[in-house]
Amino acid sequence: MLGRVNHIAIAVPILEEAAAIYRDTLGAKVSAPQSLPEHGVTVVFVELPNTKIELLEPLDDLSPIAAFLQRNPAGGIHHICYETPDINAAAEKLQAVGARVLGDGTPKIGAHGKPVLFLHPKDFNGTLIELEEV
Ligand SMILES: CC[C@H](C(=O)O)C(=O)SCCNC(=O)CCNC(=O)[C@H](O)C(C)(C)COP(=O)(O)OP(=O)(O)OC[C@H]1O[C@@H](n2cnc3c(N)ncnc32)[C@H](O)[C@@H]1OP(=O)(O)O
Ligand SMILES: [Co+2]
Repeated sequence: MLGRVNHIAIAVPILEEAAAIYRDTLGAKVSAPQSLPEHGVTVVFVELPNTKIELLEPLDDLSPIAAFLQRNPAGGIHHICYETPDINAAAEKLQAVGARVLGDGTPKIGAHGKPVLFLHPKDFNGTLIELEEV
């Protein structure tokens, strides 16, 4: 079911400040911001040799990451995204063993234009997991 780590996401209060740390202090290549209204966030990707860091800022108070940032005002690691070859088969298999697929259980299109799903953190050692079909 699981392929490569596609990205590790960090929720941040101010995206431009966080992007500048990775670009200027850490010398990394950082993409331009992408607003994703259907996901309630604006994101940038930090390109690394073996994976990416996704920096996430809430679009508004209704964002799914708003409560996370209220709990963690300075920001923090938000989710891990694993690649999977067949996201619907993965969802079916996970639901069959009682794992919670968030939302209505059908994949949405993520920041890379690929289908994504999220799995409840309480079912995976307190870690929010995103699956991206690649
Ligand atoms: C898809 C576009 C882009 C991409 O990569 O392509 C993205 O990644 S967009 C990312 C933003 N979208 C999402 O995160 C969608 C999925 N997330 C959610 O639906 C919510 O964030 C949810 C349900 C995971 C958490 O909702 P909320 O923060 O409102 O809190 P709850 O009270 O419902 O939380 C229940 C329980 O889980 C703990 N929690 C919450 N978030 C996380 C987290 N990121 N990591 C670990 N644990 C988390 C929270 O503390 C609660 O625990 P409790 O012990 O009951 O207090
Ligand atoms: Co993500």
